[in-house]
Amino acid sequence: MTRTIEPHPALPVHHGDPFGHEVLEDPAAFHGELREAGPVVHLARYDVYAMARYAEVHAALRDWQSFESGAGVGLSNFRTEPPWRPPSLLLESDPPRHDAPRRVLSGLLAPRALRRLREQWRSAAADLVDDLLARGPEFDAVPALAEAFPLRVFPDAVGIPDEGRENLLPYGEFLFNAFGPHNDLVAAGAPRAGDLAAWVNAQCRREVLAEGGFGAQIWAAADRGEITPDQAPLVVRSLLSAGVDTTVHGLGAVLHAVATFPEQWRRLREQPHLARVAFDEAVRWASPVQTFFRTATTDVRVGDAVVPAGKKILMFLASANRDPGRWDDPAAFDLSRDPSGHVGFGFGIHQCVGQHVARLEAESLLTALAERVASIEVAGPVVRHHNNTMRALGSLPLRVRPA
Ligand code: HEM
Ligand SMILES: CCOc1cccc(C(=O)O)c1
Repeated sequence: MTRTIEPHPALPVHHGDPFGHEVLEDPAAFHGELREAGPVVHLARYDVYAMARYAEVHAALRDWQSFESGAGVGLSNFRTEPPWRPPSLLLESDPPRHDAPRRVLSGLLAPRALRRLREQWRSAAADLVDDLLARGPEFDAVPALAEAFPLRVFPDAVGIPDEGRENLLPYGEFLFNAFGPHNDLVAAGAPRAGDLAAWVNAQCRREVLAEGGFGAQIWAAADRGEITPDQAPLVVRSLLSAGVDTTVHGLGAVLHAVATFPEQWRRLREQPHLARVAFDEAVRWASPVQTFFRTATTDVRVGDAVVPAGKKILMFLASANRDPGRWDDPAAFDLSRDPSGHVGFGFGIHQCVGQHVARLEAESLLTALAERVASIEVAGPVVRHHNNTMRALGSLPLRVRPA
């Protein structure tokens, strides 16, 4: 007998669409309405439960037993709808299945494991910035830097062949749209999804992965019995799925931030060691990954309301990162702030396993720019690019004055 659970009477209801273009263009007002409405709000349009305050988002991220990932971290519930691709062994798994793949990637992507890449990535960033500045002081930073730098260093670090790398961005674009509802954004990407997924899967095979890359190291972990040979290609797929579009939009965010707050760029040039803080503050300020879902494993009490078992919870990471109950002057990009505790990389057992890769990419690019550029300013309209999950820029025209 199926129980028809009506939303709890203590639960406020919102009828807006977090995946509609109005909110995707500028989500701040919608986030404010959700934070003010209560600790959890029923989004009637999708029959899901929204958390937009820092305290509840942080608590839900910690409590993986009540708020599981194994039914998918998008709107679709894997228990009732077949996933469009085999579920991730990290993102879309809970312990114990999550444990070994996570342990393998944590080791490969730890700061000490990335030291071997520092010099190479620093020099790649310097070359990219030198070539760009040689062409003049005005450019669109999205293709010229935010997209160009990750694509210059990360596919090589994974060890995939050169052929077809142009598929990485559109694959990620579709993947992050697919965490949302089947709206126009998903429909636009659907025709190519099968081919893009097939290309990505082919890059995860042992025989195509270059020796010494992250991909080959994952297969070596399978040889050591740390994961099974069946799991190895899926763990490689996690890198190709999560490791490109995220850093593109993370770099776009930090470049947008320093151009919008020029006094922070001056501070970064005076104190280059602030490059890492600048990136984390930009991840808090912009939240390149805006939202993720969880699924209630029981009737879960939140405040004086109850989220029924089996229902999806939409965690607004971006709203938590700008919650005035947690952050002073949250809309300011401020390098004197300590951004630690932000949930832009998530929190708890699923906290971003690639965060150190992202930080190294950002530190490499920001250091190269800080050494060569005295000032950065926005030189034209900043155009947003809408995606169901990511905060992204379509165009960021900048003008720089060389140091
Ligand atoms: C600015 C860049 C990035 C941002 C904002 C970001 C954000 C996130 C967030 C919010 C989560 C948590 C998901 C959840 O709780 O359901 C996550 C998990 C993950 N990220 Fe990142 N990420 C970034 C870069 C990367 C990179 C470069 C890689 C790979 C090298 C990566 C690989 C992953 C993987 C595999 C997971 C799943 C971890 C698990 O479930 O145990 N991410 N990321
Ligand atoms: C950035 C959040 O982490 C992700 C995103 C998309 C796919 C995966 C995966 O593990 O396949 C992980």
